Amino acid sequence: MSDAPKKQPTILETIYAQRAKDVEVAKSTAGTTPEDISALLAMHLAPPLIPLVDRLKRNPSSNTASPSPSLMAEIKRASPSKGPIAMTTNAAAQALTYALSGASVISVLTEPTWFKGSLLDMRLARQAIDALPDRPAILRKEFILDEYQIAEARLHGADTVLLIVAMLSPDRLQALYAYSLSLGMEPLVEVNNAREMNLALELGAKVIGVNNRNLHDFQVDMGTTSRLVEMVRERDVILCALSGISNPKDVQVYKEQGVRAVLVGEALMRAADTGAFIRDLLQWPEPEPERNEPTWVMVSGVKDAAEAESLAKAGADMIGFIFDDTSSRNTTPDAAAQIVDIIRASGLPASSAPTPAAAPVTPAPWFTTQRRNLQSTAVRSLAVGTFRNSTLSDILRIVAAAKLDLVQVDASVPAGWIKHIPVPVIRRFRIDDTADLARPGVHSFALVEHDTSEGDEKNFQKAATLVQAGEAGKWPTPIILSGGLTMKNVARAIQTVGPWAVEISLEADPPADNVREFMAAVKNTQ
Ligand SMILES: O=P(O)(O)OC[C@@H](O)[C@@H](O)c1c[nH]c2ccccc12
Repeated sequence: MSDAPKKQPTILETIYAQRAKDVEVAKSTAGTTPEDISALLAMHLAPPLIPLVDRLKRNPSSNTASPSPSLMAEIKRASPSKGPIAMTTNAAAQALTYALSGASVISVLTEPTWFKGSLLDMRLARQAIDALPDRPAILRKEFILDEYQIAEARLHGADTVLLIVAMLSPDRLQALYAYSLSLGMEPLVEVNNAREMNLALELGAKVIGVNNRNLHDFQVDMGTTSRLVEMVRERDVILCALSGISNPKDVQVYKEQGVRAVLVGEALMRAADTGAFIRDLLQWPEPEPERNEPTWVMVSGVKDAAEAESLAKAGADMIGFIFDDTSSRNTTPDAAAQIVDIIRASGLPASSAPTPAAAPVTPAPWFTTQRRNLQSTAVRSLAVGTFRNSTLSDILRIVAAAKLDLVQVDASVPAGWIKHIPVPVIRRFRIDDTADLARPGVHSFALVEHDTSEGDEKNFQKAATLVQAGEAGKWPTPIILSGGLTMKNVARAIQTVGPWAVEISLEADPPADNVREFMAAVKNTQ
């Protein structure tokens, strides 16, 4: 009598069994029960979503004649088939790198045992990219078998989740798909063969990924995706190729077959220069070199129409009104409104204003994008309202009444106010108190105010350090330099600090020198 040989579980079955246990533990832990997660979602503690399908349709080559696939870039420290891949990777830093390299989706492995990932990784990845102007979607890459994991994903900042057809009964697949949609998340449905593809199509999945790696035996066959392409032709489905993608040829083949996105993990985790690797892999265009914009001049403390008109004609980029009744240059909303009409009419004619740059194809971090956007507007002069000791409702009223383009407030103004102000906000920092100067997503611009008693050189060096600290390591931090600038020192200031704009105030005591000469000195420095 011989026993039938006991079948060894496949790796997928092993992981499933472990994950089922892990979920039970989490569900029965006080504070993270299903009731807790539901309550947290009902309190709107999950951050806002972006739609996966839309985001997958945009990538740095979308505007070109022959768009390449979009990228789902994966954070994967280790895997059961490869063991450790990049154990020291910091999920937040890696997410930001992927985002700034043009990824449409950031896939974060949250499985701890074999992939060395966590929900915290996913949450941090989301936080790191949250203030980017067109952030990628966050994918929870997980062995999802329970609604609980989908609710958890949503709570911790995912925009989409993975559903693996090979791992779920048709009923469970259907239920999990519907649950994810009910939370606003279109899932990525993963298939490995024609039978699974049929199930995904019956489900109505809009985003289907073909895994070239068989999760039962780890065999990678790059033809897996290609063989299933015909099944989705003419359908409203974004087809994605997953696994084993490491060189431009792999992507080129898929592109020709109509594959719209590729998911890449290991090759990106091992790349020395992630951005360059991604551009080469996807054959995306080189980022446009940063245009060398002339340094802008803001003249603050204007209160007289004739003065404003002559400054606008002389090419002042921003004209500032002071709303502060303790200032010698205080103005009223009505007076400002009249002057704004005049400077609009006498500013640069549209034809001589710089042509707005086309929407940048390669994403830049927050402050750099704000600066680019402002510098590409054709309107001159822009009207800035400087507020000191005003309430939020005063600011809102005056922005509307005076038709201001920008608002300048002190750094101490609550961050919560700023999101209610309907125009870009310049936050004014003293040079020795610049905490939060470079925090993305709150203010649009940082103005750094000199301490004039300290002497120029010391101030310029401090300001230069702030600029050089940079955004995301690569972009100089855009600042507006202010305080104690004159026609004599402004050239030196620009050369040492590299601000994108300088402010001269008519409030200064002793009065600042001739503003036109100041503007000429700035122009001559370019
Ligand atoms: O590292 P690669 O070969 O680029 O593969 C990434 C991705 O496809 C893979 O991580 C993956 C695809 N489906 C999964 C399901 C669970 C865990 C992981 C995966």
